[in-house]
Amino acid sequence: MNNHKIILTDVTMRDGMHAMAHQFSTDDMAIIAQALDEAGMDIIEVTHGDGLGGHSLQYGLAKHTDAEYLEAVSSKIKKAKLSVLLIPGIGTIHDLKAAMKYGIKTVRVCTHCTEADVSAQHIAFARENGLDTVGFLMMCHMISPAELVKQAKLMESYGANCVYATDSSGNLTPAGVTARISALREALSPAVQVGFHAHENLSLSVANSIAAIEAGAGRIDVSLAGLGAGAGNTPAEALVAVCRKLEIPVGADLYKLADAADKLVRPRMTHPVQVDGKSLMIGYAGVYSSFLLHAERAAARYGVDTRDILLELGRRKMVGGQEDMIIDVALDIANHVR
Ligand SMILES: C[C@H](O)CC(=O)C(=O)O
Ligand SMILES: [Mn+2]
Repeated sequence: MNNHKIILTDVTMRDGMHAMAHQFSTDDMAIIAQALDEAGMDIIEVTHGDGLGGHSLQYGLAKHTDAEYLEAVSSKIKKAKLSVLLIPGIGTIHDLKAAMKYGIKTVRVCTHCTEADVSAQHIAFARENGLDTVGFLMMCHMISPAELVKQAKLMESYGANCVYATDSSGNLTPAGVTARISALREALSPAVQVGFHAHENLSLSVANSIAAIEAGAGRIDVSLAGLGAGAGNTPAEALVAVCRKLEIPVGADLYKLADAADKLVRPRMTHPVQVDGKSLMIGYAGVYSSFLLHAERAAARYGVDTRDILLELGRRKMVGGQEDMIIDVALDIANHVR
């Protein structure tokens, strides 16, 4: 484990947007961003849940545009770095240039774990333009540590100064996290940081984040009250409390995070973000966490069980970007054609 301060990236207003069906208002974001900044959060990510350009029928319509969200939070952030997520193909370099007008300092270029090659231009552009440039390899439980290393090396070669193992479905156990993070830490240049993004679907987000830190991760994603897709992300306030117990250096203030989680985020939740029968199936079957609300809607529409849809999506190895397949699966189940 390194003794450097762990950099925390808050995703309440990005991954949390999935859980809110992308309906945070600009006022909600401004208030939460200010509280996070005052609590000493290192990096604050905003946008649609699927990143820049995510606002669409396929991924869900947001209440406001990316530009409106960025404008609302940028004046509230004094110390933290403002970050956006960009999935090449959903967002474009043009979208990134537009976001840069709002003073973003970090971009996380996000691909499925076997498709790092589609991030070459976006990562190179971000790095050339002086951004803290992070490669974000989603659904990393689907490939071995050695395969993940190959993809991470590609992102490093394009210019990423940090590469994340992203457990999008919350399917990994601590041993799986340790194997992936230590393989990345060993293979990447010491100048390139390793990060980890967890989901709570198997109730392991804090344990997995600690395993990642112990294996050499220097950046960890968190969210207030765990707000995020599926059963949510690593709760910021819980991770900071555990880090304090373990004497792992983190910058953020425990009371301020806990107050923001309790007073600002929980009251805004439209449903409890928790490990229940459905989100548990996501982790268990290895399904993309942001499929949860889409699957619930399809289940209600076609009169089938959400859990059956999720298990079938896992069996078919559907990944982010294949949201339209959720309807196909629901119809197949309804018509008994599985
Ligand atoms: C676009 C996704 O929501 C990115 C992410 O947070 C994940 O894969 O997990
Ligand atoms: Mn996520």
